[in-house]
Amino acid sequence: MLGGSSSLNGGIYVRGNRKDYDNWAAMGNPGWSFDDILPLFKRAENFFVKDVPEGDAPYHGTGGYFPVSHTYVTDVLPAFIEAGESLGFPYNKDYNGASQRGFSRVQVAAKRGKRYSTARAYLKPVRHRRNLHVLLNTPVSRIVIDESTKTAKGIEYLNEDGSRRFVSATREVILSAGVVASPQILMLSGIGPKKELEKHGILMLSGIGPKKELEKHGIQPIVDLPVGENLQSHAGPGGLYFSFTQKSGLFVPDLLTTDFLPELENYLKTGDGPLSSPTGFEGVAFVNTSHAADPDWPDIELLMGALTIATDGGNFYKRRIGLSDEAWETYSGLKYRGGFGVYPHPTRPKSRGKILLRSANILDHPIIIGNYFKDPDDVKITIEAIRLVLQLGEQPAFKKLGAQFYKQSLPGCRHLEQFTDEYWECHIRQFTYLHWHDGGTCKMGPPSDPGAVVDPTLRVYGVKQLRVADASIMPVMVSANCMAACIMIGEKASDLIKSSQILNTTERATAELR
Ligand SMILES: Cc1cc2nc3c(=O)[nH]c(=O)nc-3n(C[C@H](O)[C@H](O)[C@H](O)COP(=O)(O)OP(=O)(O)OC[C@H]3O[C@@H](n4cnc5c(N)ncnc54)[C@H](O)[C@@H]3O)c2cc1C
Repeated sequence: MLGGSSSLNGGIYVRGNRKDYDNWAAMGNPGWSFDDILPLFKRAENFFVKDVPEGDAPYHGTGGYFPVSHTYVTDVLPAFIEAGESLGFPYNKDYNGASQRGFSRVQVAAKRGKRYSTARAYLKPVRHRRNLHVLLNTPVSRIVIDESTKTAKGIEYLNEDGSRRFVSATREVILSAGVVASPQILMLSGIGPKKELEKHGILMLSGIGPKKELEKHGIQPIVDLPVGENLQSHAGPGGLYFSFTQKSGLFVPDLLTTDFLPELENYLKTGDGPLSSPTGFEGVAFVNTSHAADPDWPDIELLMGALTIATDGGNFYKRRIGLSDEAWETYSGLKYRGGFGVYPHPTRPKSRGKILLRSANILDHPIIIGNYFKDPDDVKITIEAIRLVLQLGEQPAFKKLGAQFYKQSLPGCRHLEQFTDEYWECHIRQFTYLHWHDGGTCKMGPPSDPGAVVDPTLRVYGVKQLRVADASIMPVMVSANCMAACIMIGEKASDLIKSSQILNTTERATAELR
């Protein structure tokens, strides 16, 4: 899909914490500290949010391709912020400004209520350039690498008729297929953990072959790198819902009848109203649990949606998150009722998963081993976050709306006493809500880092003319929904590519003069 996940995601724009990037730099990645990358965030951004405090203004840009604005919110947002305040958390008008901490209204990748993907923001304005060619529905099957020089020569792709075609690269190949497919493509090109490649009989240059064939030719993978390791994901519990006694929040049933028509007209005229809402997500909070080591680097994020899983009667949301009929039935008491949900997750989970090849065929989806909540610390932090969510719902601001926590136990946890730590651990594992924020599978790091796949200029170790630029390079996940960081990584990659071209041209010119 053009624009990748940014074309179908929730559109919530969060850059992350300054310390995320300072940590990347401290891990041996010069050029990636917050002070280094802030100009890139500013360059990318066209910031339309009006009421940011003066102190936050220097953190924003207005000349970039990517619009960021506030969209429609309901009466649930002020209650969320007030409830946070009554528990002692600050109201933060701009979590993308000087400080990330506190309770906030979400900023959205949108302009006048119309969502923006990276394709709309970056590709559309330059689509007529003669040096830009985009092939749709065209999977890249591998990067073609010259065996003797270990240089990326181009890519091979599958044509619509199933034939394989080759495109040569004059300068470099840039791989941006995301956290799952970038490692898959690298592995299929002979770059990855030796064992994994041998298992699938992946040959170096001639493409794909059985293990016997590999052994017969005594062929080793081109480069033995920990590709696909270090998978990190924002996982937390779903199912923390509160019902309202009155009609509050994003009341989806109204949008399913002809009452919807005035809203449609309003949206078309003003870009405002419920149709501009990023799937009901209105509030976000970055807060510390008792396990947080640094008060300025929150260890949990709470996302607040002004509807429940069943407000839409099970028509959309249930399918979107792939809930079984049995689990969904647990929430049938919330069908067509107003309410809200809070989704907590650890910002920098310690658990690590991996991506493995299913086969040597690009069309076979790779295996994702999530290992969510494998590290007990992730469970502890999440349980504390759940208790905070329950406290939030008890605050006067929510009680005024008649908020009631929906107490049904999940089918797989009914043998446990409700709301004990054991119960919540079971709930987390039964109803794991993935936020689709993943990173880390082509880790960036210095040469001394045995887990690194790319260097701090995003070049793949051991191969010339090949870089990776997407969420997979994050050495540690950002404490944020990842789209903004991915856009910044794209901006950084463009600077790195341009500066190396300038360097090459200067070197060539100097050589010619000699
Ligand atoms: C449902 C959902 C909701 C989300 N909500 C939010 C949110 O609200 N806010 C936020 O900040 N983040 C959100 N995210 C996360 C965010 O969108 C991603 O982290 C980010 O877009 C990742 O960018 P990327 O460039 O690494 O990869 P992707 O966006 O995944 O792009 C990879 C691209 O590579 C293409 N590709 C893959 N394999 C091949 C191949 N073999 N050949 C050719 N092309 C290939 C894909 O089609 C895709 O276009 C969400 C993600 C999802 C899926």
